[in-house]
Amino acid sequence: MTVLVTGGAGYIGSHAVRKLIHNDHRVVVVDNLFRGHRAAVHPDASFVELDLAGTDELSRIMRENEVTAVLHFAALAYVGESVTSPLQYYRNNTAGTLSLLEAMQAADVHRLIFSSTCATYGVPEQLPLNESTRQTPINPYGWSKLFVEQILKDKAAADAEFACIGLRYFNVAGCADDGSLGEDHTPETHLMPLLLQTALGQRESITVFGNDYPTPDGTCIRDYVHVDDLADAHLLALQHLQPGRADFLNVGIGRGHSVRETIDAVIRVTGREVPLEYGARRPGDPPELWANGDRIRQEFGWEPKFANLEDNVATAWEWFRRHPDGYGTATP
Ligand SMILES: NC(=O)c1ccc[n+]([C@@H]2O[C@H](COP(=O)([O-])OP(=O)(O)OC[C@H]3O[C@@H](n4cnc5c(N)ncnc54)[C@H](O)[C@@H]3O)[C@@H](O)[C@H]2O)c1
Ligand SMILES: O=c1ccn([C@@H]2O[C@H](COP(=O)(O)OP(=O)(O)O[C@H]3O[C@H](CO)[C@H](O)[C@H](O)[C@H]3O)[C@@H](O)[C@H]2O)c(=O)[nH]1
Repeated sequence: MTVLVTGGAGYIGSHAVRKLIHNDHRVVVVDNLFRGHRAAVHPDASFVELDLAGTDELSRIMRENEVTAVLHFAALAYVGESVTSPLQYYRNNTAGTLSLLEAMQAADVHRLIFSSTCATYGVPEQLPLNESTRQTPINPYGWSKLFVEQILKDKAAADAEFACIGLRYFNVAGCADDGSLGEDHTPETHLMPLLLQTALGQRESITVFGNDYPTPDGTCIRDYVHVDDLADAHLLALQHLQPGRADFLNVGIGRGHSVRETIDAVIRVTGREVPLEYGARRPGDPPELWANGDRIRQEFGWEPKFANLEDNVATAWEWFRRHPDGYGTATP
């Protein structure tokens, strides 16, 4: 298969590219490098620096490379930023995906795996979240992805050849198990990398956003899925596409950990101090999100290898320790 990977220079996309290459697929990465790194792209993949808005160029790349499927990771993905810059999120994530779909149509490419998110659920009515839990996002990031889900359903209803699976990731964490790839965002807003940078002494302390939530220790609860397990889910999804259908599946380990528990796991794995202070709640944060992941297990046979939070943290610690400046430098 020749797979076009949008956002393949980013955190999750680069891990998926590596898996695709290891499974003998040809890969073309398209990324505008706004938040990605050229150094994160596997050397055996082709790379084109391009924005999703370039419909005609995208279509030409698909035709020239005889692309058979698209993995679509490219998006802006910070909840807080989406609250302050909503138009940027709708333009990039929603309109950007429309452009990609038009390019696929023009190039006769019908197979798509889309990166959706548990942020489409908002504050859930029930836990764990299953795929039919009502989706009412509480921030523009979640809406920008939910609008795309609707577009994909409408496209599949209108086009008997179009085959799509949207994976609703929970919180993605960890780094490649061989230390070859990591997580390097500027700015960094995600809990796990911030904790590891604090353990390294690069940050003075971590601010816990709220300890007055209705959870056992008052801090938010999330479901941390390992990036390599998530990459496996994409390869399985490619094998389960069905023409005329757009299906949506949760990808999480099915267990929640509070921010406080996550900090403790980082302290245990690193053996370092992680000074913390409690701050205000962050706008757009639901108190508790964790998955019912039965469908992906039953339908794809997907099983996470990193169901234990400390094992997950250990892979990330390995990369952060060896790459204190991210993709900028490496120490042996
Ligand atoms: N990280 C998570 O916990 C998480 C959870 C749920 C869903 N997701 C989704 O997974 C996908 C990947 O997330 P990530 O954490 O790897 O983010 P990331 O920022 O590391 O990667 C996104 C990549 O897309 C590129 N990009 C963004 N907009 C683009 C555009 N218009 N044209 C071309 N390239 C563009 C960026 O340069 C970057 O390399 C996103 O769609 C995100 O919404 C992430
Ligand atoms: O400095 C920090 C950073 C985060 N947090 C807390 O840690 C938890 C995790 O926060 P992240 O920013 O790491 O991730 P989110 O929970 O905001 O994840 C959301 O954004 C992701 C993309 O960035 C995914 O789309 C995911 O599905 C969506 O729920 C949240 O409770 C947050 O309040 C802190 O307490 N302090």
